[in-house]
Amino acid sequence: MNITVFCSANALDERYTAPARDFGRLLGAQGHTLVWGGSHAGLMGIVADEAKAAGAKLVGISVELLSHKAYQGADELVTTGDLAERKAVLLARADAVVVLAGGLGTLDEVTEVIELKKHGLHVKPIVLLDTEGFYEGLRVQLARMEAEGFLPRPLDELVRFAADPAEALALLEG
Ligand SMILES: C/C(=C\CNc1ncnc2c1ncn2[C@@H]1O[C@H](COP(=O)(O)O)[C@@H](O)[C@H]1O)CO
Repeated sequence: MNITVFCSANALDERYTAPARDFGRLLGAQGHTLVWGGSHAGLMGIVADEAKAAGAKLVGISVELLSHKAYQGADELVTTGDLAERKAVLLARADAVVVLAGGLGTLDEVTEVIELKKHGLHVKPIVLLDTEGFYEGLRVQLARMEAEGFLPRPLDELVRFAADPAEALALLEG
């Protein structure tokens, strides 16, 4: 399975790096391909390093303005013209999407793939890895949208939350 991963480009502490390492290792060990933003920065680099070491194929989707900082060692590196095109390619190349802890870039990416799924433009599984309850605030907000009629479809059909990397990968299988 081609798994697109959105996650932080920042250097974070062990609470976030440990699950990112575990996730990358499991992804590779289970024979999946990592599709990601094509950077060595922060959690992105950790997931890529671990996935590669565990045997995963790496497909990096970079963008012109960051291409000089692209990850060295990807099996395939695609350079898109702008961030909007990159988001489209990250989704197009995915069989499923997993979201690790991240900031505004990650939030932008995950809300876009959920919104596109809401409109029926794709049916790919989207799983948020809720490390340290990082996505509890988003979960509460989405649950409120569902409860108060802001969502046209059950939230469970749009996105799932996983407590650990193994559960995140298991949820992709169905
Ligand atoms: C090499 C350095 C920074 C490179 N920065 C990025 N490279 C690739 N992809 C990025 C970068 N920054 C954001 N992204 C995308 O957004 C997500 C991470 O953003 P966040 O705000 O940190 O959550 C990630 O999924 C990428 O697709 C250091 O100089």
